[in-house]
Amino acid sequence: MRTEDLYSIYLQHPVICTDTRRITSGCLFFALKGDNFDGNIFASQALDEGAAFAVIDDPGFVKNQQTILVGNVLETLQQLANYHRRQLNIPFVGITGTNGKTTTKELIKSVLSVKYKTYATQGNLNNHIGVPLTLLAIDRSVEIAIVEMGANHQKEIESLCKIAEPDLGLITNVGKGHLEGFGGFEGVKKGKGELYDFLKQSGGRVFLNKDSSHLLEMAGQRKLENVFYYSTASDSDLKGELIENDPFLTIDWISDSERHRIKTNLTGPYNLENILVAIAVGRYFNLSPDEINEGISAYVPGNNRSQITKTEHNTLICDYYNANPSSMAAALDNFASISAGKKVLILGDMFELGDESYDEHRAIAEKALQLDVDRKILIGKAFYQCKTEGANFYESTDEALKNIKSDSVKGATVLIKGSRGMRLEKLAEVL
Ligand SMILES: CC(=O)N[C@H]1[C@@H](OP(=O)(O)OP(=O)(O)OC[C@H]2O[C@@H](n3ccc(=O)[nH]c3=O)[C@H](O)[C@@H]2O)O[C@H](CO)[C@@H](O)[C@@H]1O[C@H](C)C(=O)N[C@@H](C)C(=O)N[C@H](CCC(=O)N[C@@H](CCC[C@@H](N)C(=O)O)C(=O)O)C(=O)O
Ligand SMILES: Nc1ncnc2c1ncn2[C@@H]1O[C@H](COP(=O)(O)OP(=O)(O)OP(=O)(O)O)[C@@H](O)[C@H]1O
Ligand SMILES: C[C@@H](N)C(=O)N[C@H](C)C(=O)O
Repeated sequence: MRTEDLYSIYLQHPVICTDTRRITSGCLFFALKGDNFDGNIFASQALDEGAAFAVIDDPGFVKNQQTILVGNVLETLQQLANYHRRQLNIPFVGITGTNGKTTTKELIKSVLSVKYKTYATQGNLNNHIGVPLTLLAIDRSVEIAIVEMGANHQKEIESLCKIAEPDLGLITNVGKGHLEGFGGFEGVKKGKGELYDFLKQSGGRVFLNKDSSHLLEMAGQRKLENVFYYSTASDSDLKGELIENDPFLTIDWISDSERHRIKTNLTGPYNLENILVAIAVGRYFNLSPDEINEGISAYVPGNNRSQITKTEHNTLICDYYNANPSSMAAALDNFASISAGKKVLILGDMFELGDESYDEHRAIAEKALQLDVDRKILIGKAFYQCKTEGANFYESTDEALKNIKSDSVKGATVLIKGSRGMRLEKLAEVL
């Protein structure tokens, strides 16, 4: 079926489902293949449960007129998403980077929503499936779209850019994340730089953090011209200053020689750059300083991304949505700087670091051991290989859980950070 014809069907049924566990009546079911299942086998069930059509790529599962047979379901989904994107005459903001994509995306959404009907990626549906689903969820009432693009290997951002075709974009930062798939830090710069390549070619605007020598170098290599600079230095289009971090950030921002102050719900100086670029995008779309401040103050982080939670016994900084050497180092610096009577540090392994895993875990363990905190707990097989005096090391989260249950933590500010797969939320439940 031609993309135009499938698009006519989509316009009648503009809700996409990829999972029979979440079918909605009248949706278009796309039968994707994954690590565990071949979606084709669910096509018939999807139709029985109310899907209007099922898009499949295995002729063995054709059922009736409601099954649409294509060559490759994933590619069809991506082509349909790009076709839809091209019908939408609105600005698309693309976001990638090692750390802070989701936070930045939510901050930009919060700012732009003060003035415009804004649609942004839900959660972090940011990959080869998530980006098409994001685009196909944008309806005609939307005035600005924000698309988060994630990657763990080369050419992924290039491919997502071809689907989403952003008009403006930013790389939050480049750091030591997903080193295994990218092939080291230089590989991260190359892979994330694919967004700059796209915007250079299309003439799109780049928002660039001038404090990052890596991003400046990447922009210089590509001779980017259409750039809005933000940073903590004066020679930028937008300057930011950190006023307080106790534990929430208060910042000043200076633009057009005017100074504005905002109290935020975010902790950690690393969030300054996330906030600044949201202000920069707000300025670009002509929001007033009051509108921008309203949007920034309204954003409260969730989903264990530097989320501050008070329990009966402790104050927790829940930061176990993900972890890599760059975000770990930033979290440790922040923990060192905040004032608290008693501090407990709990770190879990960082995943997807490949050959650099041992060295990176050792470097973070050494940094942690130097911190002036009351108790240090390092968890996971990789940290365990760095076992030394000065901290408690456990091979698994369950072993650490037993220890914390028998020797409880009370009256402390506790930083808990590690990769998603470490399931550190189990510890938060007993703290
Ligand atoms: C393909 C798919 O969508 N899978 C989702 C599914 O997984 P499950 O294990 O159940 O099965 P399969 O994948 O094998 O299933 C194939 C299809 O069959 C459907 N199905 C299955 C059972 C059933 O009873 N009925 C069915 O219809 C099934 O839905 C499939 O369509 O369910 C899981 C639980 O809900 C989902 O987690 C799984 O989703 C996968 C992981 C996915 O890619 N989802 C995207 C929409 C997405 O954007 N997910 C984001 C996470 C993105 C991410 O990790 N980003 C990285 C960077 C990108 C790296 C990239 N190279 C990559 O590999 O992804 C980052 O660091 O940010 C999210 O969920 O938050
Ligand atoms: N600018 C930053 N610099 C360093 N670390 C950051 C920055 N912003 C956020 N982080 C860290 O990264 C964690 C995850 O934040 P966020 O979800 O916004 O990142 P992400 O890039 O979207 O991650 P993912 O790709 O896994 O979705 C935060 O809880 C915090 O520890
Ligand atoms: C959760 C996923 N987006 C991610 O960032 N994974 C890394 C490896 C992590 O969990 O730290």
